[in-house]
Amino acid sequence: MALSPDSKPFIEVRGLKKKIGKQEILRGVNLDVYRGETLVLIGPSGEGKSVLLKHLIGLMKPDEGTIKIDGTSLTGLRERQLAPLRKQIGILFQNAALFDSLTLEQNVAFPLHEAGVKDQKEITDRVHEALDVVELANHKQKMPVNLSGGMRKRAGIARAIISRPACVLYDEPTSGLDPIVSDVIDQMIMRLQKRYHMTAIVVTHDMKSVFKISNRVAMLKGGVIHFLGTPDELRHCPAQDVQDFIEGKSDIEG
Ligand SMILES: Nc1ncnc2c1ncn2[C@@H]1O[C@H](COP(=O)(O)OP(=O)(O)OP(=O)(O)O)[C@@H](O)[C@H]1O
Repeated sequence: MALSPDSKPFIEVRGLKKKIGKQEILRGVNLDVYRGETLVLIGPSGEGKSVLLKHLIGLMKPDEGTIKIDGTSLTGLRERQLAPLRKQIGILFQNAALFDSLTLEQNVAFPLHEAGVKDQKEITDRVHEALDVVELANHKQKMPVNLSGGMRKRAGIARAIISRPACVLYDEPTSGLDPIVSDVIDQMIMRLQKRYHMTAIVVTHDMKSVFKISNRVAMLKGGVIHFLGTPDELRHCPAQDVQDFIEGKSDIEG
């Protein structure tokens, strides 16, 4: 996907700093994400990838720095003012976060009820469309407990896209899944990009996914974006720590 150098970023993060307790997690993150691109966020465990995602939907507030979504700054917005911006961004949490007491269909419809959609036909049609995209339309009456790990992730994706957001944030969408099911999830992320020109940020440790789905890759390390570039630039990045990371080499001597 060609990025036009003069196109405005959909998400713009500048100088983002965040401390949790005494720990400085984010130390000045700068990042632009453009409409229609899939940006994969990698980096060592505990470096703040999930914390960064939470800032993008206003679930966490920066200590310093700014975040703009489609040109609107999140700084100082109240819960009510955040709602329309949140509608533009869907999120798939690490555990898919389904409600155990609701059927798959009811889980996927939930954001529409929250958004005040009343028209039952519209709800039914949109749930069907979202479940169709993730190939779960035949399972809509199932309870979450009766879904496999991969089906739960796909259900989470259906729920993340039901409000037709411009952008979806995926927090480790393939973790704990076998390689075949992981490939199905990757295909779905790519299908959403193609079909709806959806912008995506995908946090993953799965290097195969990184090279399959990304237009650009950002590596968060030391509280900053330590590497940013195309998958090809990542492959040829001269920094030893970046190469060690993608090859899964630890710096502990064996
Ligand atoms: N609500 C919280 N309260 C206290 N500490 C937190 C909270 N959320 C995150 N942290 C801490 O912030 C740091 C970054 O966590 P985060 O989950 O963002 O890392 P990550 O890069 O996504 O890791 P992983 O790849 O293992 O999922 C960790 O040290 C974590 O313990």
